Amino acid sequence: MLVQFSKMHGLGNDFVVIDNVTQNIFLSREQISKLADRHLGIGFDQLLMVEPPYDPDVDFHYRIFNADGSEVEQCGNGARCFGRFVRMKGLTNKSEISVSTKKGVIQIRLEADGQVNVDMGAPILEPSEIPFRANKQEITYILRAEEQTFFVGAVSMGNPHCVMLVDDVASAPVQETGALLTKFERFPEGANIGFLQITDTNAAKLRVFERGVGETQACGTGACAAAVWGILQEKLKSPARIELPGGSLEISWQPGESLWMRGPAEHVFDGQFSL
Ligand SMILES: N[C@@H](CCC[C@H](N)C(=O)O)C(=O)O
Repeated sequence: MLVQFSKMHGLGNDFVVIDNVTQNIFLSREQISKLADRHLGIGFDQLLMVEPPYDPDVDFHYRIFNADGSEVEQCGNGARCFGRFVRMKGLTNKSEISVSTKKGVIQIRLEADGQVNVDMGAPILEPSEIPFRANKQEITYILRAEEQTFFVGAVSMGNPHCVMLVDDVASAPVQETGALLTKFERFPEGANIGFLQITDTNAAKLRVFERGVGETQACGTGACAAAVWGILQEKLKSPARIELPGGSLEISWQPGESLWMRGPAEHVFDGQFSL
């Protein structure tokens, strides 16, 4: 059987996108991780499955799988590529698209200048809902792991994020600390680990060690979580420009409201693989 796919990326965070509205594809965890292999497969950070809506109030359902084959709740760069994909493939002619994910509904707005703006919903700060083990909700938590102490924010954008401030993102120990904390026991479902350097009241640099992948060129939900934590600490103001290794995202958020993430989504090529 041949599976049709598109290769896309959002700021270098790359995806294989499969239309499961007109195809009927099931991939096991092992098949996904093989396809994600950059030497033996197609290579991607996440696999995105475009599915018909389960709910009449939304246009599509969206499933997201990390390179290790684990299914996740949310993906910011993926959401922008998802919006561009469904328009490009003629699955919709709308420019405002409502999509359910494993954790909630997002609204994708395709803008005339080619940028994609996504209403990612309100960030989740209640520890048990992130999920994060803590006695009470705080802006900054102290984590102790392998005799090291970290001062971190814990934020869910549907998926769990742990963010810490660094003086210089270029020399931050992203691999070592990312690998140490991504499966840290206080995040029972794991976490994406962000390293944030605030450079101005409206600007910051960020690198993210993603759960189930490792460091990526960009993490959309990571940028959202980092902006939220920076704003809560009154170190950043909305709209904030978050500069990732692959490029920048604009994040707009006021406490108590929905968060908007704006940035590009690129189509690279179409292809097919056999199952
Ligand atoms: N790259 C993504 C996030 C993908 C999921 C993440 N690795 C997780 O496990 O939660 C983004 O752009 O948000």
